[in-house]
Amino acid sequence: MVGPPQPRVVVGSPRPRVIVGTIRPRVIVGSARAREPRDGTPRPHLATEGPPRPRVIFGTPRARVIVGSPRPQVIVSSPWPAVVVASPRPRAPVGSPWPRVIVGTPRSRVIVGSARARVAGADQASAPSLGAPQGRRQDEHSGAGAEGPRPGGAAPVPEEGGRFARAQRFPPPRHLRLPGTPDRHRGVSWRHPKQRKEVSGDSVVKARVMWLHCGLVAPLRPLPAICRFKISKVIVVGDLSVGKTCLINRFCKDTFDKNYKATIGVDFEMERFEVLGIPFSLQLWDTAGQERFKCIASTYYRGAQAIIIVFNLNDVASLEHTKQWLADALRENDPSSVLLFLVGSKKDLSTPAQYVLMERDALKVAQEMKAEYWAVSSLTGENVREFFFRVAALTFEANVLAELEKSGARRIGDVVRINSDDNNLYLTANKKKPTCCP
Ligand SMILES: Nc1nc2c(ncn2[C@@H]2O[C@H](COP(=O)(O)OP(=O)(O)OP(=O)(O)O)[C@@H](O)[C@H]2O)c(=O)[nH]1
Repeated sequence: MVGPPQPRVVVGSPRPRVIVGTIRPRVIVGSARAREPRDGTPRPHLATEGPPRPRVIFGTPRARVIVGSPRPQVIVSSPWPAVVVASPRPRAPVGSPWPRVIVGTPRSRVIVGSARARVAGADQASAPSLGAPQGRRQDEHSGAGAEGPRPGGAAPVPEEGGRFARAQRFPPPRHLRLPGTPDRHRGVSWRHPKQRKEVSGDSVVKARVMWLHCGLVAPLRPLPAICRFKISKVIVVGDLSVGKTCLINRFCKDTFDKNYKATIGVDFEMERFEVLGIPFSLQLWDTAGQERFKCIASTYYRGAQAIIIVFNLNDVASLEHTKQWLADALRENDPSSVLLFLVGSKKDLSTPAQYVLMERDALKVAQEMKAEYWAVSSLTGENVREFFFRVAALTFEANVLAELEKSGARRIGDVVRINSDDNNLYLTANKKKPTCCP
């Protein structure tokens, strides 16, 4: 497919251009400029004429991500040996406060600009940090319109004492000036956790603005490690057509597609939460159930904090296969630290009697796996939100505990106060009495 670089060959008469033999051969067909030669000889037929072809094609492990459609697509494996990215290239962060990670290659890319966000326990409209429901903005890929007000978004209003409201979102101005910034911000000393040098005055305001654009809080003091933005990787595995993609789509997009479209390799969704005021994201990796894509999908198993094994409640074989899926996923992860969920899908299709029987078997399997069992229906939405909120809560907790273990600050008997601005989050059981008091 990829040969040594060769000189460009222009095939055919006047206009249609076929360029072959380069590292990334490009085929451009159907150009408006292609015309019949004047002498009436038929235009040479290009190999690409005929039925429409898939846009992105290849057979190498370097899956490409096409951005420009609402959902990034990874299209792998087609006989056509070219890679054509027909949509605009993903842009660098444009400064919107909705970070979104789009991954399709080992080199992940972060695109800021996604409009999706959720808050645990609240719908979008009532989410305190989101304002009105957000639509996909033009600036997400084009960068245009970045200065326009986000629908429903308010300008940043500092709270009393000069603190900005936590996780307040607003559109990024191109310049980092805040007209009419209250005087009390001037001279405030502030240092970002990653920033070594102290800044003050105008630069403080600018720095706050920048960090607010990133969806982060600009604190007066560095936030303790456990209060910083967190992210957890969750992989979803299971037999083909058990409903993994539908499950993720029901939760992330609140949609359901009754037509089966096989996942090729992996797909990826990101869902944002705010847990106890701390921004938290779930990376949901939807893997292909088809055997032929297993080798691609399994390369994405590593580093998962939770594994969701899905089976069809109406298909006993898919339940039996869950053990194999688990074994494969655990090969790439630490079994002692990963959270396991066994999810029976398509609950709407089983009768109560069938469900009782299946549930008994499923509970047995879940017990063997030490997994938490859930039964859901992506069609009706039953239990879907509850399930993912549970996943978010448990992964968040595991994340915080891991952070504490890492910092060495946690001791048995300590009480952890998470919803605090205090630097010292640990209420040590045997506190020293102040020496000044009797
Ligand atoms: N009735 C019903 N059908 C469902 C449900 N979930 C998924 N389906 C259907 O099952 C089929 C397969 O769903 P997918 O989500 O694409 O399956 P998948 O596990 O992602 O399949 P692969 O990508 O091949 O691994 C689709 O036709 C869905 O419409 C459900 O809860 N109820």
